[in-house]
Amino acid sequence: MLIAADKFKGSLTAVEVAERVTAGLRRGAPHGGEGLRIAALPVADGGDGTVDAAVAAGFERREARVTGPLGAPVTAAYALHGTTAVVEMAEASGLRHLPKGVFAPLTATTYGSGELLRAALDAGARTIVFGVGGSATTDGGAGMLSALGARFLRADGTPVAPGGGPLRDLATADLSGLDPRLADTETVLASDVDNPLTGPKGAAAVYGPQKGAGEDDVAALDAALAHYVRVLERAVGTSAAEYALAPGAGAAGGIGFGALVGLGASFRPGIEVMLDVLGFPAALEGADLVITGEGSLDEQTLHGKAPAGVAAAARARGVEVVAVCGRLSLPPVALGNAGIRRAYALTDLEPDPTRCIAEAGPLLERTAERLAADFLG
Ligand SMILES: O=C(O)[C@H](O)CO
Repeated sequence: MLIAADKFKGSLTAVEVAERVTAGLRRGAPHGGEGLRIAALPVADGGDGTVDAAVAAGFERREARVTGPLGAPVTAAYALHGTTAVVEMAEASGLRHLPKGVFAPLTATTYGSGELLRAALDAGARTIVFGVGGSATTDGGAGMLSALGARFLRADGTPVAPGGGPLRDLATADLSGLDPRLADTETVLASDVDNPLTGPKGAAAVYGPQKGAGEDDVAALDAALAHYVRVLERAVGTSAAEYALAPGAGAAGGIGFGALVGLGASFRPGIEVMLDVLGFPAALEGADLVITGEGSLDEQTLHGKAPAGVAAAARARGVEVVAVCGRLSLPPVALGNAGIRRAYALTDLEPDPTRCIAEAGPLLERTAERLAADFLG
């Protein structure tokens, strides 16, 4: 049996989910789970928790002091194994670095993500899995590229201020000073979403509001990002406009676009990349059941989130999949189409959402006991 679940956002990390499920399965299995072989492979889709999942799979955890989204320094981790690094942009530029209730939709910067990438290059990384999502920023990756040597100037020759809003003042872009090691580095953009950079499905319109952007901010950011693309077109050619439309360009406030244009990154859905990096195919060998899950199993899950990716990969190898979650809002037919035979929700045991979050650990153990009774009894 293999537990390959993502975190329950706001209550349990993916490692904790695996621990709780293991404990519950052992309690619920016949003979106290004696002889039961349970393996755990905590998973992530490129967003929050991606470095932790890599570390749980055997990567070394490294840390760097970098510029946070508001400009103050933060400590950010990346994961290294040989010459492969897993760099999670949210470690440097994520919403998690904003004080509660404080947002900076127009000025938050990805500069620290560029510094974190540079730290991985300094450590010898030549393949970088760049996990993006959960960002506080909408700067199109301009901050990240600046930290790696690009120059973004206003008409008077001074650098544009940090953030997506000030990109409206951009007059010239110069990528010629980008760290030359990037040219010899394979960078994979592991994205939690496949949105384009601008427009109604773009970074500002879809994800700006969760970063505190009001209607006017969204319009200003979208216009500034479109202007940024036009200026970059003059610097690197029409490919900039093509990249702006590419899947994943709008991920993490447009850092996807910055990675495609400036880092020569190739886009892959985050969970697919991470399953390869974490060694999912090897972990699956010999497993007769996979338990996946995340905090909320809903419509979004079906669009490339971790449980859908795990289920697709396991089903492709003929292994049955069940899921655990905090909250379930998918009908059985949608679960079935995603390759998930059955889902167990914590809210079945505790309908009150606040208590459900506060007691997620013990509730998950009891949920796993029920699962054991159904599948191992
Ligand atoms: O960071 C964000 O904007 C969202 O997670 C989508 O990538």
